[in-house]
Amino acid sequence: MSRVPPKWPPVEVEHPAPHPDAPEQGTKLGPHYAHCFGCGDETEGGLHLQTECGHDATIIAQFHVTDAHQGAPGLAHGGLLACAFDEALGSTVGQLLRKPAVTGKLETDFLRPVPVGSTLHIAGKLDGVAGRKVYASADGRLDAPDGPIALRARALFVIVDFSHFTEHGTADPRDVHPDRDINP
Ligand SMILES: CCCCC/C=C\C/C=C\C/C=C\C/C=C\CCCC(=O)SCCNC(=O)CCNC(=O)[C@H](O)C(C)(C)COP(=O)(O)OP(=O)(O)OC[C@H]1O[C@@H](n2cnc3c(N)ncnc32)[C@H](O)[C@@H]1OP(=O)(O)O
Repeated sequence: MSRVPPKWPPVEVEHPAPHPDAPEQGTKLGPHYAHCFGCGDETEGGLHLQTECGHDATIIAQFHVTDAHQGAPGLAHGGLLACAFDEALGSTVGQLLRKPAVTGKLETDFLRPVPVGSTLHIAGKLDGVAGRKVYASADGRLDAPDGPIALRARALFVIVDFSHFTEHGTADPRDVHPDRDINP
């Protein structure tokens, strides 16, 4: 099987300049929603991703793999690893562009097994914008920011109105305000 990835981004894109209000390098980013499975601090068994702003318009996320995240004995579940990338890439898009967006497509290459007890260092970046479509990608390295790459992911996010979360979910319209730092 060829591992040559298809053209990325798949369409002509504009260079995505970070929003002037995007957080500065080194800023620690708390959960965007306390009950988010990816980053929330009120989700028992969640991924509890810790994110911060990296250099050169990147978002850095750390995912510590515990027994709760196993697929095979002692190894992380692939779907949860994909979830960690969804979260890290969603944060990359939301934090750098300061617009609410949802995942339209997520592709993940699993290159190495990820053992329980390891920490995945995920670095997400914006690759291009075409209208409401935002393309982003990330590498996940084992146990150090310069460790071996265990996963790679590419995603399409689609910018949505805040009403997406009130009409389709249970977000309270009173909490959904453009001045608030939320992506429910
Ligand atoms: C101060 C302001 C602050 C603002 C907020 C700021 C910050 C927030 C901060 C941080 C956020 C932090 C973290 C976020 C963390 C995690 C993120 C997790 C995200 C998720 O986990 S979220 C759940 C899973 N996600 C869904 O639940 C989506 C379900 N889905 C839909 O809701 C619709 O499907 C939707 C909306 C995607 C599109 O629907 P729609 O009707 O609006 O638009 P449409 O269909 O026209 O698509 C528009 C263009 O995208 C192309 N397109 C769409 N999908 C495609 C695909 N799969 N492949 C190829 N192209 C695709 C079309 O082809 C078209 O392209 P074109 O424009 O070229 O025609």
